[in-house]
Amino acid sequence: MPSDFPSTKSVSTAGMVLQRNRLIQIILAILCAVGCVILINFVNQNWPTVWMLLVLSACMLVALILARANRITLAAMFTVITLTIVMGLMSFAFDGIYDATISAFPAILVFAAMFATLRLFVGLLTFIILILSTVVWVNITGVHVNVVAPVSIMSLVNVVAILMATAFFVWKLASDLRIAVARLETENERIRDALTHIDTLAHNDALTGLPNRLLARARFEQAVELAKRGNDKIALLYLDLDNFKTINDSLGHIAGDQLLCEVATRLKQTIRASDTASRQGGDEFLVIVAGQAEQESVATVAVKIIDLLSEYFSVNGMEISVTCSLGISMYPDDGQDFDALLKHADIAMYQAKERGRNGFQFYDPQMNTNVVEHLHLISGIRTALQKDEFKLYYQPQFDLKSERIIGAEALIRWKNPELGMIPPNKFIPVAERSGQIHEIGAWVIDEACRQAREWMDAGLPPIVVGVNLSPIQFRRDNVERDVMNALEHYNLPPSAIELELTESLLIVESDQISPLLKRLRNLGVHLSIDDFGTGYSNLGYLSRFEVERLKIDQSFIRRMLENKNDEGIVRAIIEMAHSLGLEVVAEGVETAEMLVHLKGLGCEFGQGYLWSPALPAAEFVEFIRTYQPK
Ligand SMILES: Nc1nc2c(ncn2[C@@H]2O[C@@H]3COP(=O)(O)O[C@H]4[C@@H](O)[C@H](n5cnc6c(=O)[nH]c(N)nc65)O[C@@H]4COP(=O)(O)O[C@H]3[C@H]2O)c(=O)[nH]1
Repeated sequence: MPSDFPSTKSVSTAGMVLQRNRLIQIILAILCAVGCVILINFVNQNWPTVWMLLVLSACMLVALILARANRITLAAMFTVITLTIVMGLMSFAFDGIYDATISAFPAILVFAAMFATLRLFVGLLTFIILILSTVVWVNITGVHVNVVAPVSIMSLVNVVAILMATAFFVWKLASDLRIAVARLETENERIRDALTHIDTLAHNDALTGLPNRLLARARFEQAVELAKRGNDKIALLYLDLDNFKTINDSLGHIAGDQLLCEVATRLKQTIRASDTASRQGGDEFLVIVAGQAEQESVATVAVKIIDLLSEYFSVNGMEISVTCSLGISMYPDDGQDFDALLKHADIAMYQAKERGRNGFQFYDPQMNTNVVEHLHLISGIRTALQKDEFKLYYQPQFDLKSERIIGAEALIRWKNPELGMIPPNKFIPVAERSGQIHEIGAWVIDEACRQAREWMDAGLPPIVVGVNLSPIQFRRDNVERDVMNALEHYNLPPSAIELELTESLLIVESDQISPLLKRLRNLGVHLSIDDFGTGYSNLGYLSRFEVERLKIDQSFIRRMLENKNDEGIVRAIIEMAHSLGLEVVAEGVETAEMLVHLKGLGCEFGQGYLWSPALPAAEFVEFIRTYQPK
């Protein structure tokens, strides 16, 4: 590329430099041509022409100085005007409209078109026409008659000089145009490439190169148009890697990225050309199966994906295995638009995860209801603690022989202003999953201790308050601290409370739990196992923990009189507990027959509607005060 065309960085500056250079070149070419003509005319002693051309040369020198001083417009105007005047004068003075100088006018106009404004160009054209008209008019009227000189070498020199200057100028102009066109084409190509690149970035995931959510949506919408014509179905498969976070955290982000790219490659291999595999972000992918996607064929695709991803990946020279969970929603059955279907596939995916991961799950409208309810409960629980909506009710516990009150089980109650009374069986599992059970659990321990202290201070007969603990609470090290804090805060003897544990806690997490329970027991806190019989029913583990009591689940007690098996279970539990030195509490004692039977089996304690349901603290006090053993 010639140096006249600097880079595109500053187009206006580059254009000005080019114009200036061209102007200087053209003025120099005119000076050369005029110089040659002066020389020849000087030799031939053609003084009028010499003088006129000397004046023109002087003007051109002025124009050159102006151009060099970057006064481009002024220099250009000055050049065309002086050229026109001198050429006009020469044609007037010598051969009239047959003078060779006339042939310079078209070149002057081209020059003006290139450098001057439209006004100047039109003005110049008018001026040239006026000059020619004047020359013709003076000849017709006889004011001044030009005598055309016979053709000579001088005529040829003049014409050739004008022609040479014009040719140089036109050639330069044409090459400028050619270069400009070439530049434009290159620029166009660059812009086209840039647009393609922008389009790719906007529609594809930068890491894996898979279509992104935007393109997936567009592909889905195209598929819907086709599906509508053939009454076909479309499936959205929402895929989430089950253990990606662990891999990312342990092997680093580079390995994580590598794994995601490998997953993308395998997904592309699994699906048909008409289907779309896209990345939604993180470790989540979406596969759109279009064209007669029936449940069976979609399930086959899901199994294929799960199988293919479960094969080992080689990342950073290591063999890594991943599993994935897939949620599937179907158009049009599970939603009409992309967002609804995506949401439903996502819900189904979470369901697949809950069901044990490494599997797939089709969306079911019931899931949506569960999710909405679940979300309502989570946000409700958050505010319930702040707004003091939780209360503890107390269900009295009895010594079956004497029928005296020996304790009370604290049972949580939640009255939500919008949702009404929500049973603990409904919100405790939600709180366990959302982690809010830690705050609730701490509150229950504190409140039960506060109440026990109050009853002690009120002079009520000594009662042990049972507090239910969720196994999730033991996943953090807070339980011991919460119990100690509450006992200390209310100056309560540890023997005033009993912690009710679940069987699952003792089976699954025994390694960490055992020392903790030992410490609590050494402190003097009572420990019991709640809902006994519903879990693993392996009495072996009981000897390892320092529990004192078993609470037989009420489902066995309820059926005990009608069902021999349940009666057998209750009997066996009581006998085994006694042989291990444990006391037994029967839950859900509703009738006098049950009481008689349990006494006969040697059961020590009981609670149930036979005596009283769980009561608010004030009513519980009233109950104690008025209660008379039968
Ligand atoms: N049909 C019948 N039912 C009787 C009878 N006597 C008592 N019940 C009910 O049986 C449940 C006994 O509590 P659970 O087995 O510990 O079972 C509890 C316990 O697992 C959990 N829960 C309650 N409060 C708390 C708490 O503060 N923390 C934790 N983690 N869980 C709690 O919620 C479960 C249900 O509690 P509730 O709805 O209060 O239901 C209570 C009680 O009201 C009876 O004679 N017949």
